[in-house]
Amino acid sequence: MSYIIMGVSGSGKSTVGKLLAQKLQLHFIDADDHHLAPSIAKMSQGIPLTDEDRAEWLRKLNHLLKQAEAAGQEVVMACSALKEQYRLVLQQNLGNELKIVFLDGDEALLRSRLSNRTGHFMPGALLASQLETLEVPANALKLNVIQTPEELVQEIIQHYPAQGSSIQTSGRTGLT
Ligand SMILES: Nc1ncnc2c1ncn2[C@@H]1O[C@H](COP(=O)(O)OP(=O)(O)O)[C@@H](O)[C@H]1O
Ligand SMILES: O=C(O)[C@H](O)[C@@H](O)[C@H](O)[C@H](O)COP(=O)(O)O
Repeated sequence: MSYIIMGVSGSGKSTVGKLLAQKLQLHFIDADDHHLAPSIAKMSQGIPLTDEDRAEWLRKLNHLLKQAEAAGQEVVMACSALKEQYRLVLQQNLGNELKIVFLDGDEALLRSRLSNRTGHFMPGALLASQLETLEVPANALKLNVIQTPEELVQEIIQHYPAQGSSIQTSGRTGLT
């Protein structure tokens, strides 16, 4: 039962996902690290991705989740997963249901967080298209990101008790 921390750009997926993984001693996967190079180039230029751009990326992420499940590992994955159809691809052929956490926030707050973030390829200009694309999940723990990362992680742990299949706290798992 792995965790998907989802939401638009700037909602805190990477920050909260990393902290959750650290607290639960689980491996952390940032879906951003698995985008195809042309997708990174597009987003860097302020061009939103299409369903087609995301298709192979989502299959790769599903593969990583299946690998982890087969190895008896839970992982924490930070992934935008904006549409229901994307979340279905992530869940495909997994025996256990993913624990989905939706990080929700006011547009002005997200915009200000993106404008303060440095060293990232994603421009704040794409926030509007991210919000337009977003399909709010029905089957998720929905949290407001006005809270601190620590508070958010506490709520996630309370809502979705861990299964206890912890692995190394840092470094690589061999998942490719
Ligand atoms: N709950 C929070 N409270 C305050 N700042 C946050 C919070 N979550 C994330 N941030 C900050 O907001 C920015 C965007 O967070 P990030 O984790 O990169 O979001 P995402 O991965 O969803 O794009 C970062 O600069 C991060 O430090
Ligand atoms: O599906 C997408 O359009 C992307 O995955 C996008 O949602 C994601 O936000 C970028 O990868 C930027 O990364 P950050 O979310 O870290 O800004």
